[in-house]
Amino acid sequence: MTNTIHILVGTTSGNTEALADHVQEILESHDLSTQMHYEPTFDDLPKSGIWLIFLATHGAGDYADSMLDFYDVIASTNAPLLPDLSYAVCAIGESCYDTFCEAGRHCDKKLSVLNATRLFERLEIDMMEDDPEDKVSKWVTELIDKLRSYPQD
Ligand SMILES: Cc1cc2nc3c(=O)[nH]c(=O)nc-3n(C[C@H](O)[C@H](O)[C@H](O)COP(=O)(O)O)c2cc1C
Repeated sequence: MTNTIHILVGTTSGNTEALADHVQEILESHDLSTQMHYEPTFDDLPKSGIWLIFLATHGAGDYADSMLDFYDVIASTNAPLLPDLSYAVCAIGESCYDTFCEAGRHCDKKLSVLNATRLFERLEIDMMEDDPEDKVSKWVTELIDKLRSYPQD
């Protein structure tokens, strides 16, 4: 068993929420403990342990609605360092946009700049071309091996 995995959901119209719920089921079926954050507020999130972030891009490369508050904090010049945090990002978008998966790419880079540890390479899901559940299932299955070796409290 590993520590609780905090699943952050950045969605506007619900696709990403369904995907994150699917991942939660996979993790729980492997006896991994999870906590969902459907509207993650930066201040209320633990700043150590593991975040798995599922983030859709909207607007013209913007974060989806449920993570706009989160964006305001991590994009600010006063964003706190996160040296005790490990994370992985699953970016959701559509390849018809020039700003394909831009929010997830931004979040992944920004957390790294804030000294958090990237646990696993970012997954990018193209909702126009990919089978999202199939792609995310493969990604999370590989991720589980990493999570199992994650240091305990
Ligand atoms: C108004 C609008 C703007 C969008 N802008 C982008 C974008 O800039 N880049 C991108 O990769 N996808 C973009 N998308 C595609 C969404 O990321 C995609 O539809 C995704 O499935 C939405 O996830 P959600 O239902 O969790 O909000 C946009 C979709 C809409 C409706």
